Amino acid sequence: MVLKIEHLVGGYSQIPVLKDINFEVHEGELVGLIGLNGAGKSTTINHIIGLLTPQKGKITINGKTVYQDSEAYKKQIAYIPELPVLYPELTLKEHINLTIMAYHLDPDQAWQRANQLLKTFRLANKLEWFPDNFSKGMKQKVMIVCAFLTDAQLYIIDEPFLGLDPLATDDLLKLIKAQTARGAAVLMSTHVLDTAEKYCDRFVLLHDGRVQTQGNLETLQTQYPDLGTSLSDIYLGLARAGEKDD
Ligand SMILES: Nc1ncnc2c1ncn2[C@@H]1O[C@H](COP(=O)(O)OP(=O)(O)OP(=O)(O)O)[C@@H](O)[C@H]1O
Repeated sequence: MVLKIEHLVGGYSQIPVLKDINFEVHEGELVGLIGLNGAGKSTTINHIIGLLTPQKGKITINGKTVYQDSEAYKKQIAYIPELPVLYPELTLKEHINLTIMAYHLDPDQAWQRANQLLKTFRLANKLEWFPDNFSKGMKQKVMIVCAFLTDAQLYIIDEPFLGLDPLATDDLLKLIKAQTARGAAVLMSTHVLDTAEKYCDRFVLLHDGRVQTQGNLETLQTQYPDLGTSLSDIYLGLARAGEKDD
């Protein structure tokens, strides 16, 4: 198992946003993290990447917590945030070199991979440009190129589809598939439920800082036989029921 979250209570202040979160992402799996706005998806991700400290509970990647060896823990993760984080003073080429240095990659091999990725995402002629001036989707592609340069064990992708054109979305899904095929684990938060249904192996549905349910589509269909058969139907049924309870 790559990622294990046990009894996580956490958030930004003393009042927890996350209340006893438990789930796992195994080798070779793509798991969809699904939930309404404010459900706690990004907060969960911020805990996994070590930006937030749990108030209670434990997060391990391949059995290690961030507190045992912060650098080794973080090197196992490649993270694509919802909003691209770029350095205004660095060119695209410099962003790639920075990733190579941060992950201690072999520069020749990494540049070979980078050139393929740049071609796929139609950025090959923009190496000397400053990504800070790119369009929203192009900035996201820079984050994707840098993340997929690494040999991470765990990819965390926060809402990737909203800024990407259909071609780039398809290319990203192919990249994710290639990574799970080599045994990497992928956790992806998304609101695009038809794509999630088609590509994810399992789903973790968050509601109000708790795991409302989790499992593959078949498990969810069996658990909620009255809500419909698609992920979208089941999720909408649960979300509306959750709203009434609040
Ligand atoms: N930096 C922050 N400081 C304090 N509270 C925050 C902060 N970021 C998020 N929150 C709160 O944490 C809760 C969960 O937010 P989070 O961003 O994790 O939701 P989300 O599921 O990712 O939503 P979305 O689908 O809108 O991205 C919300 O109530 C939000 O107001």
